[in-house]
Amino acid sequence: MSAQLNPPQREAIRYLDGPCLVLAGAGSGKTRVITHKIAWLVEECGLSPANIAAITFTNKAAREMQERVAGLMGGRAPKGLTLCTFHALGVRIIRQEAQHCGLKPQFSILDAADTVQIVSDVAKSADKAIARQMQWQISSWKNAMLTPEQAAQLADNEIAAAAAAAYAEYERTLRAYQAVDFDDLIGLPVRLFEDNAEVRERWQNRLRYLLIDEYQDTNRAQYRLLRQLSGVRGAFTAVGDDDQAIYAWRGADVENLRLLQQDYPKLKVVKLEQNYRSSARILGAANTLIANNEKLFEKRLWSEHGPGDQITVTACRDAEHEAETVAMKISAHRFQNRTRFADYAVLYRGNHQARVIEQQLRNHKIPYVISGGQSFFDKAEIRDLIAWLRLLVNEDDDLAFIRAITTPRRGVGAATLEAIGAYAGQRHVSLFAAAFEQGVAEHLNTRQLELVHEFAAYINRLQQRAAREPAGQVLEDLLVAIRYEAWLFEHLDPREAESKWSNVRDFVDWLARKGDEDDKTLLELTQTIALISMLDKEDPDFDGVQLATLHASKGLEFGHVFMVGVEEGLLPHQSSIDEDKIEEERRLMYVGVTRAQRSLNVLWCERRKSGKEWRRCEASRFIEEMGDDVLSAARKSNEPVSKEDGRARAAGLMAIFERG
Ligand SMILES: Nc1ncnc2c1ncn2[C@@H]1O[C@H](COP(=O)(O)OP(=O)(O)OP(=O)(O)O)[C@@H](O)[C@H]1O
Ligand SMILES: [Mg+2]
Repeated sequence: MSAQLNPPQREAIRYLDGPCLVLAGAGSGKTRVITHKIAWLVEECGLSPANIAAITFTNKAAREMQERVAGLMGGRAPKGLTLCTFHALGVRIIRQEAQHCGLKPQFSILDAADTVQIVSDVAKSADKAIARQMQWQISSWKNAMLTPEQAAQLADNEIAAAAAAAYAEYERTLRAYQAVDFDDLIGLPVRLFEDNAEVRERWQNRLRYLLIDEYQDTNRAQYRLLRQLSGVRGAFTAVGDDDQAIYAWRGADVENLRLLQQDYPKLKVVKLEQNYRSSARILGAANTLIANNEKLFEKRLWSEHGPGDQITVTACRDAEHEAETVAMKISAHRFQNRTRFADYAVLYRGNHQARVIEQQLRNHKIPYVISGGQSFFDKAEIRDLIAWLRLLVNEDDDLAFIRAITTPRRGVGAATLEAIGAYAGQRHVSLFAAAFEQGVAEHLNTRQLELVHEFAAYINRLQQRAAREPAGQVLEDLLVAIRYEAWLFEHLDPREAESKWSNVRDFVDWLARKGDEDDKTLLELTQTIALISMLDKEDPDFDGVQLATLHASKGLEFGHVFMVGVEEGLLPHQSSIDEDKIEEERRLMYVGVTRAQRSLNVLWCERRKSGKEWRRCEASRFIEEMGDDVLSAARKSNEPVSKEDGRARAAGLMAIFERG
C-alpha cells in the first residue's frame, strides 16, 4: 500500500496519538488518506471495523468510498464498518437510543416538503414561499443549536420574527407526529450526548476512531457531534480544504477549522501539496483562480502531470445552443479518443439548467445519469407510496396518514378529516389513534366512519404483514389493493400516467432489491429513503455522461469536464453578487474546475431566458481570473461555433468510426 502514498499521506495515516487534520487542496489525496487509514487501522492496528466510522458528505461519496475501501481490502469493505453521511449516522444513533430522545424507534423522517407544510400549518400562512423562508430560518437556528427562546431574541426582521414565533410549536408538532426533520438527525444526538454521560460513553466505546471527509463543510451541530463522539481521546482524522467550502449558505462554518485548532491544542496538522488528479494547465487555472480569494491557510499545489489539453472557453448563443454544443463536443471527442461516456461530466450551478442538457443529450442518443437533481423521491407518485410506508411503520405520522387516506381518494372527504383532526387535537392523540376512539363517532356520519375504520383496519393488517414479509412483496400487494395503477390512468393523461407508473415500478424493484441485498426491514428501509437524494443508478458499470450540480460534484473526479452557464449572474450567482458573497461562488467555481482530470471546457451563453424575457449575459469574471492561458483561449474561440460546422464534424467522425 505504501507504493501509492506519499510521505505526508503516510504520516497522516499512521498518526494515532491524537486528533489529526489533513488540510490540503483539491485532488491531493485527502480522501485517499481516509480510505487507506481505514485499511491501516484494521489490518495493521487490529482495530475491529465495528469500532471505526468514516463520515462523508453525500450518499454518492459514501458509496464511492465503500468501493475504494473494498478495492483496498480484498474486494469487499469489512463487515461492521460504519461508512455513511453524518445524517445516516444520526438516524442510527436515534433509532438505537429512541427512548432517550422521547421517540419510538419507528419515528418518521420528514423531508423539506413535509416540514414546509408543518410550518405553514403552524404559522397559519397559506403563502408557500413565506413558509419556505420561515422553515429555512428555523432550520438555520437548529443547525446552530439555538433554542426557540434564543431564536426569538435574534430575530431581526418580520419573517424571522414569525419563524421564531412558530419554532416551538413546530417542534411540538414534530414530536406529536413521532417525527424528526433533517436537522434533528444531528441535533438530537448532540443534545442526548451532552445530557446523558452513560449513553455518550457507550457510543464513544463503540466508535473508537472517526474519519471525516470534507470537514470544511460541517456545520456547528456536526462539529459538536464529532466532539461528543471522539471525547477526550480526540481519536479522529478530519480532512478538508477551506478553498472548497461551499455550504456556508446551509450553515456550514469554515470557522470549524480554526475551532479544531483551538479546542485541540495538540492537533496534528498535515499538509499535502501534490495534486494527482489534474493536468498542469487545469491545476494552474484553478490555482490562479482561487488566489483571488482571501487566504485562510496558505497552501501550494503542484503536479507531476504534463500540461495536458488546452482549456477551452466557448461563447454560445443561448442555453439550447450551449447544450447542443456540449452534446456535439462529447460525441466528437468520444469518437476521437475511444473513451466511455462515463468519462464525461456536465456541471452546472442550478438544477434548472439540467433540463435542456438532458434534452440535447437525448437528441444525440448520449446516455446520461443525473445526480443531485430533482430527487426521484420527490416525485408525487413516489411520495404517495412513501407516505403509505411511513404510515405502516409509524401510525402517529399524521402527514403520512392524510396523504395515504386521500391517495387514491377513497371517499373520505375533507370535512371528515377536519373533524378527526379537531377531535385528535383535543385528545392529544394522532389521527390514526383518533380513528379508533369511541368519541370520534359523534363527529362523523355512519358512512364516513365506516370508511375511516376500513382504512385503519387495512393499515393494521398490512402492518402485521410488513413485520414478517419482504418489503417489496408488501408494497406490491398494497398497489393492487389500492388500485394505484388504475387510479393514475383514470385521472391523468395516458403518457403522464405511463411515466408515473414506470417510476412506481422502478421504486418497487428498488425496494425489493434493497430489502434482499442489505437484509433490511421495512422500518430501516423507510427511514433511509428520506436520506437518499436520488434513485441512484447503482450499477457502476452503467456507461453514461454524469450530470450534476457543482455542489453535488464535490469530491468526485471525471476525465473530461464541461462547465456550463459560466456567466455573470449565474456563476457568480446574482444573489451572491448583490450580497457581496463572491468568495463562496469562486470556491464553487474552483470545485468545478478541480473535478477535471484531463480536459476542461467552459461554456457560457450570450443571452438567457429568465421568465419570459431574454437577458443579455456577460462571461463570468471567473474566466478571466483563471489567468492568461484561459483568457487567450476565450478570445480565440469567441465566435460562437456554428451549428452546421459542429454537426458536420460529428457526422463525419461518426461515419469514419462506423466504417472503421
Ligand atoms: N499518493 C498517490 N499516488 C497516486 N495517486 C494518488 C495518490 N494520492 C491520491 N491519488 C489519486 O489522486 C486522485 C485524487 O485523490 P483524492 O480524491 O483522494 O483527492 P482529494 O484531496 O480528496 O480531492 P478533493 O479535494 O477533490 O476531495 C485520486 O484519483 C487518487 O486515487
Ligand atoms: Mg476528497
